[in-house]
Amino acid sequence: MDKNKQQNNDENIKKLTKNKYDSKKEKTDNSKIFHNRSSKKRIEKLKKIEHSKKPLTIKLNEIEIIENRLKEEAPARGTNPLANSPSTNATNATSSSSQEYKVDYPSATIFKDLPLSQLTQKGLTESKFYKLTDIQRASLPHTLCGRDILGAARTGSGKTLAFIIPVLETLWRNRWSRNDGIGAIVLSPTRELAIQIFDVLKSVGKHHTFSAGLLIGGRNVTQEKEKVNAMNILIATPGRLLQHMDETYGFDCSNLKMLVLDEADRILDLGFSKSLNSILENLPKQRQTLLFSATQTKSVRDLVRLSLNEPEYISVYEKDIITAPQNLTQTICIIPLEMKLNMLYSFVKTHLTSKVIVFFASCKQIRFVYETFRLLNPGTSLFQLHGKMKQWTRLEVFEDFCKKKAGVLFATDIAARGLDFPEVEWVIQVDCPDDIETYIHRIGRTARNNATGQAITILLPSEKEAMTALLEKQKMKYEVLEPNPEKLVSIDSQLSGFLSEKTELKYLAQKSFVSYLRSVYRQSNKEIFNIEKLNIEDFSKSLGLLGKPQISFGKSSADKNKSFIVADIQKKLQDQKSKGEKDKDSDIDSDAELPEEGSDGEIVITNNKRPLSNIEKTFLRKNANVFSENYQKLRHKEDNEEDDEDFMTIKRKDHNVDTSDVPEKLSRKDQKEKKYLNDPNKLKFQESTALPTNGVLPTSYLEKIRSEVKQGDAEDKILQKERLKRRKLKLQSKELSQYKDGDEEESVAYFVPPGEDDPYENSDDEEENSDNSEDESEEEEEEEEKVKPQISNKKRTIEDQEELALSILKKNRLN
Ligand SMILES: Nc1ncnc2c1ncn2[C@@H]1O[C@H](COP(=O)(O)OP(=O)(O)OP(=O)(O)O)[C@@H](O)[C@H]1O
Repeated sequence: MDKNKQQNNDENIKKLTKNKYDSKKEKTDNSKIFHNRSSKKRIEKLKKIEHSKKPLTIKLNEIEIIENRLKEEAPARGTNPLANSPSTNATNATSSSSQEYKVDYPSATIFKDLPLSQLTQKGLTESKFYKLTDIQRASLPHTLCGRDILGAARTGSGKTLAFIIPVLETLWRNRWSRNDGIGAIVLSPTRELAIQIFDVLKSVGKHHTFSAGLLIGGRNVTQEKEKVNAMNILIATPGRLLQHMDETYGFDCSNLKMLVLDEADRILDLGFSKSLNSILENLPKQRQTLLFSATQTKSVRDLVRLSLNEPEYISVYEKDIITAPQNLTQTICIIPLEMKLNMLYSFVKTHLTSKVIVFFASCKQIRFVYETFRLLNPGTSLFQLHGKMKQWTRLEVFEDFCKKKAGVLFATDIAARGLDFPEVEWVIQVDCPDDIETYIHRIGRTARNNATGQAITILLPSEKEAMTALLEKQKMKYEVLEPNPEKLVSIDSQLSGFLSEKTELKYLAQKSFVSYLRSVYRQSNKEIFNIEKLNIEDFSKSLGLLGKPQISFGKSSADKNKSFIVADIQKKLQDQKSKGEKDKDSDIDSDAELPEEGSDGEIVITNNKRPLSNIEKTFLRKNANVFSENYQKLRHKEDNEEDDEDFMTIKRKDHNVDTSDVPEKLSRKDQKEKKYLNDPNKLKFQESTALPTNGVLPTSYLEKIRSEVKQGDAEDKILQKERLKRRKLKLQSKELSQYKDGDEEESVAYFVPPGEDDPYENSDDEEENSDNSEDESEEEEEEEEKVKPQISNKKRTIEDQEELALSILKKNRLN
């Protein structure tokens, strides 16, 4: 019967093709059939559709065969398929479909031996995935037959495919169509990781007909709301998914078949546990859940209890030991704090053709190092990636660095987990990782997927003992190096040169200094992180900062002794203040730290010279016109940004500066009044104007008044016109920015435009629509490319003061 159908179809196609070229009259008819898009291309498409209709029954058979295999060969519960040897489990003739494969699927080592749809197999082959990795071998046999799992594997071992394949297969076997709504949700801790998962899904699932959406913060939520209900698979960060659950009209997950929690430990670490609980409450209990977590903390175990049903525990680690990639060489470098930047610069200079990721403890350190290294121009591409960057910029950097063959990426731990940068040869940890998990995640950015890689971890002498003990506990193999500081390229003097020339850089250096100390102070493992053992003075100099800052802890500390120190220091400060007032104007560019207003700081940095107040500096600074305005904006922004972290601030020793001799700043209203009163051209009503005694005003006086009024009117008209013009422009630019914001990248993927190659739906109309939408989206993308820089520029100048400082630096670089 199928054969006949196929024959008819072929004949139809032949007829149509013939008609199109043979007769004018018939051509008109054809164009009706082809919705006015008759062309050779169209006919080819039709042929394709007819071809795809062919396997409809085959597909139904295919599902049946696969379901039989999944049932018959299912691995025993509680077993780890990794233990199976492929040869011993060769299928015998008893299996109903034994001719089509060589081994039972729990013993499969290549994708071809797994009971997967042809569509997935094709996607895998085209994406060049042939052999299963360990975590895939261990987990896929359980997940494919519908079991919940808790998966643990070392970083870079291929967890993404281990859950993307079951997602695609489950929906396919359920004959999922667009009308069935959301069938699977993958939750990821970070936006970058979500994007990466989305990419793998698009690549491996490209022959399926599901729609998939990326729901992550920093994108246009209104646009997402319009499309989210038409999605089958959602890749989301928890916050954004919950937002849709709360706000999107008609958002419905009641059909959900599968939930994946990737990097569950990280999701919890990032404070998403409440969101996660709310999400779980909104999902149907009858579903399959796959949970992947590199570490098995108590909160992960709680989550497992809450969300998994009879899970299989899949681990490809040695018991309780998290391992590093096999082909990774690990080196520990012991070096004093003040030599870190010299060491890093020396490394960069000697590895210009390598691809390197450098980890720092905080965003502010990265901003400083990135900017100063760019000025030093080492001869390789430099990148920065941290949480204080706009989402858009982060994505651009992520993509750019992925494409590079060589370059250095300065990153915080935002890049440590899950992100798959290809071909990274070196990982340098400039600041000691928080714990062993972070260490493993960071070094896991290199030597991925059996490639070779090198990791250098810089430790301070005070950090060495406790950190190496942790490494040994995890059976890490490493070498210890103690480089000779004399042999390193010194950049200290260049840095102080830059800082004296560029006030913005000095500001970044100060921020970098404080944020590093803050990061050390905040660590709970005091055996490794001991702020009192740091040579603060030399560290400050190594960043190019002059002067002799002192450091101590503040009032909010629980430690009474520390409070005592503060009291002591405050007394000293008072003394210094009275001394300092005598030589107030001596040196405005001394290394007295730029004052930070606000909370009771716990780090107090003092200077022998009396520093000047903010207002004083603003008036006395040589480059006041350049810096003061931007610095104020920057500070204002950062003060807001860091409300929660302001437990440590740089505070001037003479905090209560007497500003009586500083010109008072007039309020806006006062300024206006003053300007008005001093304007000779303005018409003023003077109450004291004496009237002539006879009550009649002289004509000359009246004329004078009239002409002044006329002139005033004309001026007012011009002013009013200008005001209106400005308002109009403002409105227009607001509208434009809204339009541009709404024009963000589409976070939707139709693997195959619905209807085109869909074995279940082959309506011509749908195909037509999908074609158009494809074209449109291409156009939109092009259009978007054009507006991208405008969007970011606008944001940088108006919203993002932080970027402003960097753009000033960039501008300075060009000059
Ligand atoms: N079966 C496979 N064959 C070849 N390459 C694979 C296979 N599975 C995954 N990979 C590749 O291995 C790399 C790491 O995969 P993936 O990002 O999924 O690892 P991961 O375990 O999720 O790592 P992380 O813990 O860092 O997130 C990727 O480049 C991926 O394309």
